[in-house]
Amino acid sequence: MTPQPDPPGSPPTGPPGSPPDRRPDACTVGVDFGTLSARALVVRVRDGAELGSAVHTYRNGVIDRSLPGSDTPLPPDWALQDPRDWREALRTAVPEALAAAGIAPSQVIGIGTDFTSCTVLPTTADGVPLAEQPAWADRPHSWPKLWKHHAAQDQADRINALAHRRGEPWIRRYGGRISAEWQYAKALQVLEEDPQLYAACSRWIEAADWIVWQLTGTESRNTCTAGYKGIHQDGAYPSSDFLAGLHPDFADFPATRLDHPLLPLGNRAGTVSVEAAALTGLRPGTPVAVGNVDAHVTGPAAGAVENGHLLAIMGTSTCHVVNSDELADVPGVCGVVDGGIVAGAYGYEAGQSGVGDIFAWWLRQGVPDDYRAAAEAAGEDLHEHLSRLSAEQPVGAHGLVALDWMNGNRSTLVDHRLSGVLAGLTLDTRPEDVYRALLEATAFGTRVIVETLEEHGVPVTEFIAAGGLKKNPLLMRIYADVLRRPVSLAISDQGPALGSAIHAAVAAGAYPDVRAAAARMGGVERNAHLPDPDSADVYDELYAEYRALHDHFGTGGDLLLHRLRRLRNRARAQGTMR
Ligand SMILES: Nc1ncnc2c1ncn2[C@@H]1O[C@H](COP(=O)(O)OP(=O)(O)O)[C@@H](O)[C@H]1O
Ligand SMILES: O=C(CO)[C@@H](O)[C@@H](O)COP(=O)(O)O
Repeated sequence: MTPQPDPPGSPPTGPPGSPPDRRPDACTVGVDFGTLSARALVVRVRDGAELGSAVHTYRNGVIDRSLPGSDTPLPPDWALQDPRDWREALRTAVPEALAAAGIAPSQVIGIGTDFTSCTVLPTTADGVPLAEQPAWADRPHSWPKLWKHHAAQDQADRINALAHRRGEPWIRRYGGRISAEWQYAKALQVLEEDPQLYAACSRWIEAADWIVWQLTGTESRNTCTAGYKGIHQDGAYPSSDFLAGLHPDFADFPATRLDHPLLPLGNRAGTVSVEAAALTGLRPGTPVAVGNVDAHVTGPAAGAVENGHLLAIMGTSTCHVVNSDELADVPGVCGVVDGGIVAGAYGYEAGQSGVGDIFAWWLRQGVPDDYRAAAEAAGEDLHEHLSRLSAEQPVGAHGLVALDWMNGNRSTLVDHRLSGVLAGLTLDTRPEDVYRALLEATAFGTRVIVETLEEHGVPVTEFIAAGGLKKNPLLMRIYADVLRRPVSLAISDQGPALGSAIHAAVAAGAYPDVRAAAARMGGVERNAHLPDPDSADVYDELYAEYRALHDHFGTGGDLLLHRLRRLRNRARAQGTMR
């Protein structure tokens, strides 16, 4: 389809406060900024029909070896991104999605965005990324730190130790541990490793809010990232006394670099600026929703806004989000935030830092050429091929059990020095056996999270899967069996982008709130995969073995994985190549 020009006399897009646009063909645009790409989706507001989409793959992707244009290696566990990639996504994917949908910009009554999180960057007071300033661009700490930047574990450990020593009440809202992935650990790392750059940073901002700044021309901040990743609880950030205990120059970190009025999800952050209109093809004045996180934004798209409906957004990593009317202390959850997913409920988030990434690693490293050729001959991608080969074996037949910690453990151990373990290998073990054991390991990791939530007062009444992995029926069957409960599936294949479009509809005034918009625009296929009791019985046995390994390596039985990580980092730092 070709983009449609605005017809003469198209209704103007209203300023804040103007009456909602209720034309039957009104659409919103949702843009989901993922780990490797961003996707724009055009959605009809009255019924959630997905009319067109476009994907922009980031040129620099995940920057974890060296800065673009440089040969100097980055230290271990770093992961950065390039803000130019994100802007480029607005420039290309939004107009391409409008063109694919065949609609005119005047039909677009709002735009919403979501981002990976905690993906965070230092900027000037005007929101210019320090990575884009010639004076700073060659300093690694000037670049946005991607959610999976795991090099701030030392800082996270010290934040946690001090919080417990001082009895800080907020630490309980983060399952007792702030993750190395979150805002404070990453900012403290910048301060300690590049104090000059830290001094030059006027704003420390989630990419979720920065992208909205690009659209509206003014800074805004959302309650979701501030709560989950920015330690904003009960109206306050951690005290300057506490922060001074970490580093004297950190005492004013929130006051100087974070503080800004916070807007709840579904609110309007502003409207598309003249510059952003030129970039995206949208009309100036189009309402823009406040920033949101890719996981939390998906709840309304997947019929997961009621208390107890746990939504697993399963892709590169998995986030688990669930609402409850109770405020409970749950060890090892990422956080609980009042209204963090939808207004009027406590939103809990937990997660696994590696899921699809682990399967992708095995496909890259563990699959020989004859398998690749067989997959090609069968017209399957390697995921489909190994899934089919391993689907028919009886549960447990591979004799393996694995720990899913190849990108650390986000919940419930909150430890990014942990790494993967694969037990039970023999000379008979085949690539599809390992693949299946890795699928199962991620299901066991999810079971730990679900059991921990339930044991600590957060009921889980339904398990709903969204994200790229829901299309793997073997994986979904394994989750149903391991969890011994039905797995429901989000109907949309574009959960986060649809969720952003739903928030845009609310921000534009087309619906009174996110729940009302979700009821019309989102959808779920209930009980799509049912557990098989016999398989579930064997999985109970395997899960017991997983728990034994988990506790041995994860809760202090044996610090082998930490020691190996230390040895690795020392060797890499010394450049020992004998
Ligand atoms: N059929 C499949 N089975 C299992 N994993 C898959 C399959 N297809 C893709 N993946 C994995 O899904 C991940 C991408 O998920 P997706 O939801 O598309 O991305 P993101 O999490 O970045 O939004 C990759 O890590 C890839 O290895
Ligand atoms: O942690 C969060 C959200 O809190 C995610 O953004 C992060 O795990 C990345 O998600 P993806 O795996 O890229 O979908």
